[in-house]
Amino acid sequence: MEQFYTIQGEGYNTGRAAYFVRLGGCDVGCVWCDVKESWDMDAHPRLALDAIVAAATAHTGRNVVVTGGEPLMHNLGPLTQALHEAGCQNWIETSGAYPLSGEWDWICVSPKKFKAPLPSVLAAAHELKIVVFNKSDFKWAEEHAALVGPECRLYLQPEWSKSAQMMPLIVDYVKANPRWQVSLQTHKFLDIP
Ligand SMILES: C[S@@+](CC[C@H](N)C(=O)[O-])C[C@H]1O[C@@H](n2cnc3c(N)ncnc32)[C@H](O)[C@@H]1O
Ligand SMILES: Nc1nc2[nH]cc(C(=O)O)c2c(=O)[nH]1
Ligand code: SF4
Ligand SMILES: [Mg+2]
Repeated sequence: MEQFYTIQGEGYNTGRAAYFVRLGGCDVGCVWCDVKESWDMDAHPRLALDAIVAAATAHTGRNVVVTGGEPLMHNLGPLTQALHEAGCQNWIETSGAYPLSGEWDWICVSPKKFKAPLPSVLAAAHELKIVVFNKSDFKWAEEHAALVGPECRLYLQPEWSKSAQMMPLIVDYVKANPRWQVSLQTHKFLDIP
């Protein structure tokens, strides 16, 4: 759907330069999704693998974030293999609703109530990033934290439009439950892609 070189705004790798490859197609249906224009897979042009890899490596940085849409609706083996051969570090942003494909150096799973994540994807996560839209999401966060591995980092990220209401609750929760960390969508504050 789009590609851009920017700063990873969210989660563990916040602040690091990364080339974003946003793939079209998602049927998870989050009511608050901030890229609804990505949902229709057929609404976006198909690019050749070589062209994506060439664009991703036309910068000094070598971190590539594959996102969407829901990137795991595609077989990501060939793309990630080619990115690795070109010397890239491959990071993914996924809801976990589809089976894992591809070669990954960092897996961020952000599970959704609208379509449950697969246990196999949760087990492979380096980072669990829960979007907090209302109070019930804390209990839901703990239910998913029980399904990730012991080394997985745990993040609570306010849903953008509910940030003013949810942020005080998130702060209290992280103070009481310090294995969780706050994640903010810093690129939106910075007004960068
Ligand atoms: C647009 S999604 C694309 C990747 C994948 N479909 C997913 O949901 O993880 C990228 C990240 O943005 C988060 N996100 C989407 N809309 C958001 C919103 N309104 N507020 C906060 N985070 C949001 C998602 O939870 C996910 O972690
Ligand atoms: N800067 C920046 N960081 C991000 N981290 C995850 C994003 C996404 O939409 O997947 C995203 C994004 O869209 N922009
Ligand atoms: S899974 Fe990701 S891309 Fe799909 S609707 Fe939810 S936030 Fe948007
Ligand atoms: Mg985004």
